[in-house]
Amino acid sequence: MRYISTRGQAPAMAFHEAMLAGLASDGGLYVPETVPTLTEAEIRAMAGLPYEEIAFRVMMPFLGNSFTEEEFRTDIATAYGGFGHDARAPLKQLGPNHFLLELFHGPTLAFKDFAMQLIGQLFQRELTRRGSRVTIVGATSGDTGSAAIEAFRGIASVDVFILYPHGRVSEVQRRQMTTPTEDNVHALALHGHFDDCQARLKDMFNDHGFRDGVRLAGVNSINWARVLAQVVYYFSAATSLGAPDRKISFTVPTGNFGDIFAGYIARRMGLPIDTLVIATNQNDILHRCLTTGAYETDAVIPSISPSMDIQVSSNFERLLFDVYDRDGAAVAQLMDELKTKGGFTLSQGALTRLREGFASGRASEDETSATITRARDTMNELLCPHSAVGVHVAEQHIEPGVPMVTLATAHPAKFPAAVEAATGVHPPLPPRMETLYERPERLTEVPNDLGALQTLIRERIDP
Ligand SMILES: Cc1ncc(COP(=O)(O)O)c(C=O)c1O
Ligand SMILES: N[C@@H](CCOP(=O)(O)O)C(=O)O
Repeated sequence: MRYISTRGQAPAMAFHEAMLAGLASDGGLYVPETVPTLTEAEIRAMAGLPYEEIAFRVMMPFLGNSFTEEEFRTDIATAYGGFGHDARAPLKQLGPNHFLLELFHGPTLAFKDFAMQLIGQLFQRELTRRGSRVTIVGATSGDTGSAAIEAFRGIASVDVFILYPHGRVSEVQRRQMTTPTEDNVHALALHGHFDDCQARLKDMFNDHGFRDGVRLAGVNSINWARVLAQVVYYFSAATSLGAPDRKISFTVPTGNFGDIFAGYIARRMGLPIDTLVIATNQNDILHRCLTTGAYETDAVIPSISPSMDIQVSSNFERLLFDVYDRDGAAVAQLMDELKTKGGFTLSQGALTRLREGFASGRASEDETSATITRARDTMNELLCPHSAVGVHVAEQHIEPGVPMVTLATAHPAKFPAAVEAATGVHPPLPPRMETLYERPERLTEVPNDLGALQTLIRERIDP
């Protein structure tokens, strides 16, 4: 099993190498050379199995010889052992044909824990084997950062630097990043928005001297291992609703396109997913792109679903690679236009292929709030604003006979202000996080400046 870059110029790599590399050296993203498939019988046999067993069966074919079966089983067990729900990703029925997939029972209360807890184990195993260390730099609009810090804090072979947009994450998200006391954790509040954080991170990867000098690694969903771990819950949800003997649709609150791309991979593996619905907030570049064929960046508008306040949706590049028949040069050209002109227009063929597998919708701020209120009043469900964006859009795409699963990507207690404003209910944090508001915070404000960031990182890892 080899991984190739979406821009066609970087060397192919094994799973563990692509995992440690993060971004490919040509600026592209790693994808599997071929996607392994599962038979109907193999998929059917997953129904009712423990989440960890499904995780093993779905992911192992992607690993090649990078880890043994025994090592991988051990790491899966450790990763999900600390989740606050036995099912790990339970399904709840919201309506006659509509289900909510709760992905917020991990340690930091968002879907990111599914991948981050696992790659924390895999990084540790691989770095111990090599006797080396890495500097992880991550960009976050709030949830990736807290999940990464939770997964890597205190690990001797790793320093973890998280860039988050100053003043644009919720207080719970910020405190999850700024209150850990371990010396290897560095929360950096960048003066800018999430796209700036992500752009500076990519700049660091594309500066090969810096990259090699600090042994840079990335745990954003530019890292293939992140996407892979998110494929699993599409299988667990779909098989519990009758797949492969019936089709299932999914609606995914979307920003960086990692989570929904995982659903796309599940479909390519053989899971009968009917429609994958991209749900955006008012930062709706993906919805506009599907509607018009033009991918055009705009100013990021702060919303009540801040983790989706994203314009440059990094994993979209992985899908472009496929809809452009895996032509790395074509993708490199589009990415160049994005950088120099702020956008590009899809060819008619690419747009047609895109629309074959995906639908899209957007929720305004008012629609998001109204959905939180209505879910509380009529479905007895407290939704976080991101999940509410999903539910609002899903309701417009439910078709008779095809169950719709909306991904609930975060716990309502991570966004108490929006939830309380819509429902009058203050969602409490789970007991293990009760002292979050009392713990001292540790953060460094940083400018949106590559050189300054690189200097700070070098000084911190080599004082
Ligand atoms: C709570 C929440 N929902 C949805 C998203 C969007 O997911 P993705 O970036 O994988 O599209 C994010 C951020 O990634 C998030 O933190
Ligand atoms: N919404 C994300 C943004 C980063 O996404 P990633 O999946 O690429 O890591 C966040 O919460 O940080």
